[in-house]
Formats: sequence, C-alpha cells, structure tokens
Amino acid sequence: MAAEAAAAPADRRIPVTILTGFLGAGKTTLLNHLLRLPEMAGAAVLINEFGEVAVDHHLVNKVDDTLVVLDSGCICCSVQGDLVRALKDLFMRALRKELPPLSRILIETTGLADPAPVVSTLMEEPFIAERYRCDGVITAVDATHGLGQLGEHREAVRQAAMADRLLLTKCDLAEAGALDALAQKLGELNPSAEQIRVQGGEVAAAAMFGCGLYDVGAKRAEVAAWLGEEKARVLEARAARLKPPLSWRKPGSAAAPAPAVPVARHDENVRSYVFTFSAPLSWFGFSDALGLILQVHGDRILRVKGLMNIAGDPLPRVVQCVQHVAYPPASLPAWPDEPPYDDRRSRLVFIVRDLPRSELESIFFGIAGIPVDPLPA
Ligand SMILES: Nc1nc2c(ncn2[C@@H]2O[C@H](COP(=O)(O)OP(=O)(O)OP(=O)(O)O)[C@@H](O)[C@H]2O)c(=O)[nH]1
Repeated sequence: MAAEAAAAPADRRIPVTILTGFLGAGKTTLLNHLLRLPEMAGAAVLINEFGEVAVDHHLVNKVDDTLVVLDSGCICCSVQGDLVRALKDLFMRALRKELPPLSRILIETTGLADPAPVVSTLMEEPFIAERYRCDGVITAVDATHGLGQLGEHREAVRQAAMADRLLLTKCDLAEAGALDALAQKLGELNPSAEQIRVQGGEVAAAAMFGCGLYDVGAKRAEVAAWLGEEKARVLEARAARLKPPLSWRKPGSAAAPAPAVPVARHDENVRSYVFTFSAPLSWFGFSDALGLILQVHGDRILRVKGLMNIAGDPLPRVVQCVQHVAYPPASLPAWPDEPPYDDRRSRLVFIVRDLPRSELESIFFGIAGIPVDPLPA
C-alpha cells in the first residue's frame, strides 16, 4: 500500500485555541502580540469579559467581522448559548463566503473562567465537534500575582491544571526567586505542561498553537473528573433541547426533566461594579483617588480597568490595575463610536471580592470630591 494511502486522513477541522488565565494575567497583551504574527492570518478571535461593560475589545488591535465579543456573561456559564452560537455563526458565514476561510479560532476567556466547560463543549457538542477541534488550553499566569492567586482562587487552579502550556507573564516585573517559586507550584499542579516565560506579551506562534488534541491522560486525575462532569452537562442540555415540548407529548408520558440547576462556578463574593463619570476628570485628582483605593483596598480588588475622559485630552485614557498595582496608563487612538462609549463618559470597571461598592464611592466622592454618576434606576 502506498505510504500516503496508509497515513491517517488529515484532520481538516478548524483548530481552536483557548487562551485563559486569571484576571489581569496579560491575556489581551498576548493576543495583541499574536495578532501581528502571520500565523494569525485568517483567524477569528472570540473575546469574553467579566463585568457589565466590555472594555477588552477596544484594546485589541483587530477591527473586523472576525472579532466577536461574547457578552452574555462569563463563557463558562453561558457556553451552551454564547460560544456555541458564535462558533456556528462563524462557520456558516465562512461557508456562505461572507467571511474569508477560517484558519483558526482563538478564544480569550474571562479571567474567572473555568476552561472545562469550554473544552468539553468543543469535544462533545456535535455540530461544533465535527467542525472544530481543541488545539490547546494556553494559560497565562501572572509572575507577580500568580502564586497568591493560585492560593486564593479555585478558578486560577483549574486554569493552571488544565493547561497544555503555561505562559508565565510579566517576567520583566518579577524577581528571580518569585518566578522560581511560581514555576515550582505550577509544576506540582500540572507537571506535563511546558512552562514558557514571557514579557510584554511577546510569544512565538509555536508556543500557542499546535498542541494537538486535548490529552486528558497527561494531566492530573481531577482534570478527567472535571471534564466528565461537564460532558454530563452537555449531554443533559442536549437531551433537554431534543425533548418535545409538553404540548406535543402523549398523555401519561414521562414528565419533562427539571431544568438543569445552574452550576455555581464563581465565588459568590466576587462582584463587578461599573463607575460612570459624566464630567471630564482631572488626571491628578482621579489618579490620586484611585491610588488611595488601591492602597486601602488592594487586597480585595482583583482587577480595575476602564476608559477615562481626562480634561484637556481628546483621547480616551486606558486605566489598568491588578490588586494593588496600577500599570502605566495608555491612550486609545480615538473614542469608540459605539455605545456605551460614544457618549464619551468615563467608565471604570472594578472586579472585587468582599468589597462593597459604597467603600469605593466614599473614596471617589467623599474623600476626593469626584462626582460619580448615579446608578441607572
Ligand atoms: N510590565 C508588564 N506589564 C504587562 C505584561 N503583560 C501585561 N501587562 C500589563 O498588565 C495589565 C493587564 O494586562 P491584560 O493583558 O489586559 O490582562 P488580561 O489578562 O487580558 O486582563 P483581563 O481580561 O481583565 O483578565 C495591562 O496594563 C498590561 O499592560 C508584561 O509582560 N509586562
């Protein structure tokens, strides 16, 4: 038999890379670097964020129909709706030639996402599994905050344990000892994942792509258990979809199954607040207030990001913080012309744990005298 006839047929399904990692670990920074690489030509990018107002897609250097924002909540909770719909839609649009052929898909999850339902959906949902294949879970771990996050957040542990590759980000900011301690912890959680040290998001395409089919056997036993639970949920959701409505059923036939109980995937003490400011802000007044907030409440702040309208500056200023650290601000080239940002009001998203909104308000307004817009009724 000719060698080519004996070879396994090539897998023509579209590869999907899941880029995950805890809040602020540097996923968008990695994505922006990747978007400059030739290997990303023809790729669609799906972005998902935790918080009521999406910021990330304005920070990504890609503006076309193949950048999709998944905005029905955290991807691991809405996977059966949002993700499945988006992947079907992309496939059908490419088939109708409304989009160029899809070379690959890259999904940036929220920082609180559990990758298990995403992997499981790619492997078990028939329409998706026939057309797409999981080409790897790549987990960004912040070299400066990662060790603490792994100690405190089960989402961070799952993200690390499920990874095919671990990208240790922000290596420019971390001390050698801290990096080694993090590498050791990650080695215990996930001995088979290659660890790659990164700074400024500069990662080679080879580090991101070509992981091959998801290999549960190479991971710790819990990973198989998590995927098993998710598979059961995918099957249950599919059965519920296929079950005829009550009005179609014969009298006396079995009752419809109870609707699936939503899975509590997130720490219920983690909250997201959006602060909106109508008046342009003094940069010094605002950054002093934010600095005080980080100093006083940094241990309960997981992430802050926003686009700010600064008095005298025509461009939106991007503010980014992780726990008590504020990163250097940057500016976008223009205000987005789509809602909600087309009103050019400043919006700042906080993701916090065990921190009431009133504590933040009392610093912005009570101490710094910065008027915060009232919450919509
Ligand atoms: N110095 C330094 N800063 C970095 C590096 N990677 C990311 N940052 C900064 O860290 C902050 C958060 O980075 P993002 O890329 O937005 O993180 P993310 O994981 O996408 O954040 P979420 O989507 O909110 O979870 C930004 O201000 C980045 O500029 C790095 O390697 N070095």
